[in-house]
Amino acid sequence: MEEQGPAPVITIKGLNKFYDTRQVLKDINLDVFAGQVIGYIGPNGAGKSTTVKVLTGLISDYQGDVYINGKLLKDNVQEIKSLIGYVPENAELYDVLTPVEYLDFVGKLYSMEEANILERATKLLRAFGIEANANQRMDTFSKGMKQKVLLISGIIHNPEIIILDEPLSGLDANAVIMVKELISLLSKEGKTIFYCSHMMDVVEKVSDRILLINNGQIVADGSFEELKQHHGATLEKIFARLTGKEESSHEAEDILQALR
Ligand SMILES: Nc1ncnc2c1ncn2[C@@H]1O[C@H](COP(=O)(O)OP(=O)(O)OP(=O)(O)O)[C@@H](O)[C@H]1O
Repeated sequence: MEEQGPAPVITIKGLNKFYDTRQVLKDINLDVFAGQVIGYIGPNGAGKSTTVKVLTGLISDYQGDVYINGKLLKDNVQEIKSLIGYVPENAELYDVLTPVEYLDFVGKLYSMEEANILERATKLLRAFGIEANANQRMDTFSKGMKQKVLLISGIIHNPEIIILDEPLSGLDANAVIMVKELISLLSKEGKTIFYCSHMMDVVEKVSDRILLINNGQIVADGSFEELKQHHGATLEKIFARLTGKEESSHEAEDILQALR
């Protein structure tokens, strides 16, 4: 009998998405396996956030099928949402709350027990170095401090799949290192990470598989080593080549000319 490989954690089949008449995702097909760290990259407007919103159940008017742990997302949205931790791009926190109040609110949305929420929130706030601000209103927080609370809110329920949309924006260099380490430790524990970013150096280091989307289509899929063999020496170069922007220096010159 032929040996069966592990079942994918995420399967996307024939995904198409239109906003009005404009198609922004074009026939996306994908299998993602447990423990993989997927770096999802692409130019502004390529369709990264839209893909992520489909995966997290925030968008449901798409064509095609998405399965999480073998279950059809459309028919099991509530159950599947508890398996996923999502840190959106540009999220709004309820910043009149303190981190402890906010995390308590989020934990309850995931049906966590009160004592468990508080214990985890305390540990995570300490790990992210903001325990001293645990009971301070977040409208006094810097961008990076808010981003840390958002990251904590995405993992507090210990989800199997963690979807991060540009999670490093506003974080200082130490916090970036910490999040990179965290991603690799979580994947070693078998968590699946789906990570959208424009920070090529970080994606290059943390991802074991990189997906490049351009104009709604996946145009490259492989490890950094594999992409390097076919398309260029650095992820920046690979990105530029496959998205048709190798001449970006001219754009900067054009802008300068326009100012003259
Ligand atoms: N709610 C919406 N209504 C109409 N069009 C939308 C909507 N959200 C996104 N779009 C369009 O869909 C396309 C894909 O957007 P998306 O936000 O998925 O891109 P992205 O790859 O995440 O971009 P970025 O890197 O800038 O965050 C863009 O052209 C965008 O203008």
